[in-house]
Formats: sequence, structure tokens, C-alpha cells
Amino acid sequence: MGTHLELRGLTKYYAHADGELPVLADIDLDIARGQLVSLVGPSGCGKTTLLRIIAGLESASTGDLRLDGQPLTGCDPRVGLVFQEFALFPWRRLIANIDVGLEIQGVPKARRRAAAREYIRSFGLEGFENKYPKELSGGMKQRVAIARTLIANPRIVLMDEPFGSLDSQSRNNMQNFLLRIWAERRDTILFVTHNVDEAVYLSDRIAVFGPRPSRILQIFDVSLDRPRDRTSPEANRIRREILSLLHQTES
Ligand SMILES: Nc1ncnc2c1ncn2[C@@H]1O[C@H](COP(=O)(O)OP(=O)(O)OP(=O)(O)O)[C@@H](O)[C@H]1O
Repeated sequence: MGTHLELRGLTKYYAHADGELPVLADIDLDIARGQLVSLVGPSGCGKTTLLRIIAGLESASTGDLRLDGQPLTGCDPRVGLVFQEFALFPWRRLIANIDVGLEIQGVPKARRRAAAREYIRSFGLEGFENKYPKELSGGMKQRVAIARTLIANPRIVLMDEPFGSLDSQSRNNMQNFLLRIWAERRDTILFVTHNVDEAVYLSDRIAVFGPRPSRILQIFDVSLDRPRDRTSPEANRIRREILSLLHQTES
């Protein structure tokens, strides 16, 4: 399976009025194709910053990023990003919020509408094609945001707390939805979450970050069969280990 995404010696400093703020200290991470990897860590440790660097929205201070062996510099169509706050266009109908992922690639309207309809069907959004974002539930908005990213066929999908603003029932539904889509497509997914339960339920591997300036403290392999039982002894054991690691880092 070989390394797909490779981060080497990544550091990030932000310039602040009173000096430099070191955010990421020395990040090394290898992700294989088709893996679902979660990043968890204390608030403000730089998880969003790391995703923004991989997405090309920020640059690293030092270090090397590669996707399939080729350097990743700047925004790259091989990388897709899904935000927590959906970032849909309020003035566009649902179908036009999905096909914008192809519009920016210059795909003609008939083709992108046909592709968007496929996503509408497989994402359970039929009947809502012409609704505006404000008429949709949080879970639907997030399905639209995921469809808009996937329709562009990225090689790797970055997700920043995508279910963070959903109530717990919708969140569970969206976790199962994501697993279903992922089982069909086998995208490589890098998923940031505050929620250790979510990380254990979803991921093949979990990278636990320490406080700022952060490093990866430990990587957990989660080899539980899917569908997973959130309350199985093994799931509990992994959750307990991650939580205790995070508590040790609290100052
Ligand atoms: N553009 C910026 N300029 C200066 N400082 C920034 C900038 N973006 C983020 N920071 C700082 O970098 C640190 C890391 O922020 P980041 O949002 O990456 O953390 P996070 O781990 O995603 O946090 P959370 O889990 O709370 O979302 C924070 O202290 C933040 O204030």
C-alpha cells in the first residue's frame, strides 16, 4: 500500500505582536492510501493549522510535504477540504452547491449537473435539489459539503471537525454515513476531531497531539472490525488510553 501522504519535520510559527508563536514543533506523519486517520489533541494545539498547511491555505515554516511522492505546495486539486461550518453558498440551491466542486474545474454545466444528481441520489438528498442551505438540516448541509468536495475527485480528503456542530443523534448518523461512503470509495481521509469516541469509532489510526508547540505523542492503530461496537472492551481500552494521554498533557 505504500505511503500516500508524507509529512516530514513540519514546523509552523505564527508572528505575533509579542514575538513568534510556535504552533507545530516537528510533525512526522505517514498516511497510506485509503486509510481513515484521525487527529486528536488539546484545543489550540494546531490541528486546524496542520490541515490548512496540507490544503495549501497556509505554508509551513519548515518541513516537507509530499503526496504520492510529489511535493505539495500551495492549493492542489489532489487535496479536498471539508470544514466544520459547512461553508455552503447561501444564495445557491443544493444542486448548485454540489456542482460548484466541478464548476471551478471548468466542467460544462450539463456534465456537472449529471454528476451532482448522482451524489444527490447516493447521499439521500433527493427532493431537496432546489432548496437553499437555510432550508436544510445540519446533517444535510454537511452531506452537501462532503458531496461538493468528493465530486471533484480529490486523492485525499481533509475534514476539520466536520460533525462538531451537530447534535449527538445527527452526529452518529453522519459518522455511519461517512463510513458507508468511505467503504464504497476508499478515499484517504484525514479527520480532525475533539471527540475521542468519534475517533475510535471511525479511524484506522489515531494520531494524538500534545499541547502547543505540538508534536505527535503517540499513534494508535485501531484494528476493530466494522461496524464497530462503541462499548466493546477493546474500544473502551483505546479510548481510555487516549484520554489518559491527553490528561497527562493538561497543565
Ligand atoms: N492566522 C493565524 N495567525 C496567528 N495565530 C494563529 C493563526 N491561526 C491560528 N493561530 C494560533 O495557532 C494556534 C493553533 O490554532 P489551531 O486553530 O490550528 O488549533 P486547533 O488545534 O485546531 O484548535 P481547536 O481544537 O481549538 O480548533 C492557536 O493558538 C491560534 O490562536
